[in-house]
Parts: sequence; structure tokens; C-alpha cells
Amino acid sequence: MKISVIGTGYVGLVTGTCLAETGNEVICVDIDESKVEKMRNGIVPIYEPHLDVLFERNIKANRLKFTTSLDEGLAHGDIIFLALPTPEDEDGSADLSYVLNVSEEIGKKIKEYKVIVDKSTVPVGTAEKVHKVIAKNASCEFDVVSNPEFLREGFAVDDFLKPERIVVGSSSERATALMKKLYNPFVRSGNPIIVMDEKSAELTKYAANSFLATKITFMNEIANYCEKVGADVDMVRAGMGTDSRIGKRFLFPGIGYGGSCFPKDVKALQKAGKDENYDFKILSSVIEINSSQKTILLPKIENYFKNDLKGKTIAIWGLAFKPETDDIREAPSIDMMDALLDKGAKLKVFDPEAIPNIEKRFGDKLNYCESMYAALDNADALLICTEWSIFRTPDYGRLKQLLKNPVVFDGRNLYNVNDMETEGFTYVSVGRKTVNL
Ligand SMILES: NC(=O)C1=CN([C@@H]2O[C@H](COP(=O)(O)OP(=O)(O)OC[C@H]3O[C@@H](n4cnc5c(N)ncnc54)[C@H](O)[C@@H]3O)[C@@H](O)[C@H]2O)C=CC1
Ligand SMILES: O=C(O)[C@H]1O[C@H](OP(=O)(O)OP(=O)(O)OC[C@H]2O[C@@H](n3ccc(=O)[nH]c3=O)[C@H](O)[C@@H]2O)[C@H](O)[C@@H](O)[C@@H]1O
Repeated sequence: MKISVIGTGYVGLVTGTCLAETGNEVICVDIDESKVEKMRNGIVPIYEPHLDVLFERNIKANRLKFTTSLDEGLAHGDIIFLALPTPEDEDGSADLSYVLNVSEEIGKKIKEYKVIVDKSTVPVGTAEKVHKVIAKNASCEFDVVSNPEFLREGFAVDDFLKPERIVVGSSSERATALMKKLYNPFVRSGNPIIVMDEKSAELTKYAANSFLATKITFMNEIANYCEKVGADVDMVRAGMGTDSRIGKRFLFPGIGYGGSCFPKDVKALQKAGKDENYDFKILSSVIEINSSQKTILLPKIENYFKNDLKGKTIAIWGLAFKPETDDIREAPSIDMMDALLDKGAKLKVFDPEAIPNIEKRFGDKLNYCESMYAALDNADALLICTEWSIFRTPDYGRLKQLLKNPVVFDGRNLYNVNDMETEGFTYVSVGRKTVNL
């Protein structure tokens, strides 16, 4: 099939590449000329594990092309995916201007039947709006489908190729048949394509993300309470998670959720509720708790240094909002770094992938290090914000030798508390006892 993808970010590029992998002819359109230039030169513009292999293979096979020309994209695809940004607007709602502006152009430019697929995360009623905007100028038939995306950054290729489900919101039999044909290769293992109306599909996406953010936030509150009463959140998590009704995943407490989606999507659903005079009280709590959770370790760091962080050097491991990505959007590390800089601390930072993005945000305010151990050299303490695998088994001897004080503040509970106690570290984590303070 002929596919066009408008917007070649984390979702668009993965969608385009994976659809090319199953034999479709794909053109990816992006407004960012430098990005398109890079991709034309065979460079994957984002860090996403396993994407490079598929990317290269499909470019070589002539199934994956890139352009800045919307006209070219619209002429090519029978199915046109919109994978455009829907960032948080000033009032918390999703900014639909990217989606609606491109839709307006689509209306003016399409000359034969097309299925316009909204893959961006958008509020209930957007498919209707997109339909209206296109219909204003369209001289041919078209259908609008809502097809929310559930991939996770860092696992995007795997999630796309082997989705647990595909949601198709469509009230057109013709469009639904095309979508089923397109996605059939991805659901051979028996996972379902769930067809529903457009509004339910749109809400499914917000409900899923908001539920997951709530699950994490609930565990963060349990963790905070564990510290008050001397319980161990790892034990509580294991005890709870084995109940299949609860499940083991997304119960890991820490310094809050970040990323390009949970924060904005929870706020967008809360705002959408408000617009209908519905008060999503649970979401308001989630937003408030997550915001304070991001700096939950700050008072503990201040306490260790007797409220005087001026001139103290803190090493930070992990800056991306989660491992296996270079994405720093809403990363808890940013809140911690802002707060520490504000208190007069100096920061030596390391992340395997996110430093270029962090450098754009912080400039020369930080000391960027080439390795995890270089960051420790002469630092007064270590703070961990992201659980990259390489941090999991450090050389404890080297850690102690390089740090001025053997103290680790761990926002992701990477280490066994008893091991850290035996190794002689002052070890502060989330929802577990602090040792050697
Ligand atoms: N990042 C993720 O893991 C997931 C994101 N989503 C949703 O997918 C949508 C896209 O998200 P990302 O891929 O993360 O965004 P992104 O910011 O990484 O990529 C968006 C791309 O669209 C391009 N663009 C902007 N205006 C354009 C235009 N007029 N014409 C052509 N290209 C244009 C930008 O240059 C950029 O390359 C959002 O609604 C997001 O909520 C959904 C599931 C997962
Ligand atoms: O809409 C989206 O963009 C995507 O948002 C999330 O994916 P992503 O943001 O890539 O990453 P997650 O693995 O979900 O992690 C999000 C945040 O929650 C935090 N988290 C996750 C799990 C956990 O147990 N504890 C926890 O604090 C992570 O550190 C991270 O900051 C969802 O998992 C995807 O299904 C969805 O498609």
C-alpha cells in the first residue's frame, strides 16, 4: 500500500519505518528541513534502539523516502497518517493547531479518495473537527480515522511491530477495511485490532496514559508513606504486584513521571473534563503529587549538607526522562538541576544519550562529563535521576575513591539497600530505609 506520514518525530518515523518494513511504500513528510536532510543522508535523527537497522534496510529497498513537500506526500499516500505534535497549550489543553493546519492543507490538495489517520494524541471530538476542516475545501471523498499510538520511547520499534492491541476509531467501512489490511501483519500473534467509534478511540488513549500515570503516582505516595512508617516499598510492590488484578508493571516508585506524553496528556484530559463541567479530581491530585515528587530528594540532599549547598558539587547520573531515550521533555532531572543550581550547587552530569538536548536547555550552567565515573571525580555526592542499565552495577570501590563523601541519592531505587549499607555508603532512595546517615 502507499502510505504517507506527516510529521517525522518519535511516532511518525517509527510508524513510517515499521510500515515500510511490512512492504508498504512510505513517504515521510516533515517541515524541519535539517531533519529531512539528515534522514535523506541515512541518519536517524533521534535515538531509538533498533530503529537504525530497519531504517537503513527500507531506505535501501526504496520503500522509505523523506520530503519536506506536503504536496508530494499527499499525492503519494492512499492512507495519510498525521503524527504531528499536540503540545500543551497555555490552559493545559492540547494545542491542535498543527493537526488542524495540516488538515486544512489536505482539504485543499487531495484529488482522490484518501484515508486521513490521526495518530497524534488528541481530545475527543478532534476527528470530527479534522473532518470539518478538510471538508471545507475537499473536492473528493475522504475518511478520517482515529488510530491512537501506544508505543513507548526506548521500545518504540518493538511496541509498533508487536502491539498488544491496535485501536481503530472509524465509522467508515471502507476506511476500516483499509486499516485492517494495513495492520494485519502486526497482529498475527492474535493480539486484537479493536474497532470502535472515533470518540471512544480518542478517549482510550487519554484514559490509558492517565491510568498509567495514576498507577505510578499511587505507588509514589505509598513509597512516601513507607518512609514515614519504616516499611519497604520494594516489599510492598512485590506483595501487591503478584495479584494479577494489579499487575507487576508500572509500580516502580521514584522521582516522578516525565516525558513528552504523561504530563501533557493528564493535563489535557483534566482540562477537557473541565470544559464539560466535569471535575477529574483524581487527575488534579496526580498532577500535584507528581510535581512535588520530582524534587522529593531535594530536602534530603539539603539535610545531608546541613542546608548549605553553596559551592557543593553534585554528580548526576541520568538526565533523560527515562532510560533508552535522548528525550528530556519534562524529565525529573531538569527540576532537580534547576533546584540544585538555585541553591548554589555545582553540577557534573552524565547521560549516555541526552547530553546534547540538555546542553540546549542549560548551556554552560552544567559541567558535562564523558563518562559516569568522570562525573564523580571530586564531587560531594552522587544523585541518580534515570535508571540506565550501565548504572546498575557500578564499581563501588571506584565510586568511593572518586566521591569526596560516600553518599548516593537514588531517585530510581537502583541498588540493594543492604549492599549499600555493607559497602559503607550513605544511601538515600525512595520508599526505603536510609542507611549510614
Ligand atoms: N513520543 C511518544 O512516545 C508518543 C507520542 N504520541 C503522540 O504522537 C504525537 C507526535 O509525538 P512525537 O512523535 O513525540 O512528536 P515529535 O515532536 O517528536 O515530532 C513531531 C514532528 O512533526 C514535525 N512537524 C511539525 N509541524 C509539521 C508540519 N506542519 N508538517 C510536517 N511536519 C511537521 C516536527 O518537525 C517533528 O519532526 C503527539 O500527539 C504525541 O502526544 C503518542 C504515543 C507515543
Ligand atoms: O503517549 C505516549 O507518548 C506514551 O507514553 C508512555 O510511554 P513513555 O512516555 O515513552 O514512557 P514510559 O515507559 O511509560 O514512562 C513514562 C514515565 O513514567 C516513569 N515511570 C514508569 C514506570 C514506573 O513504574 N515508574 C515510573 O516512574 C518513567 O520513569 C517515565 O518518566 C506510555 O507508556 C506509552 O504507552 C504511550 O504511548
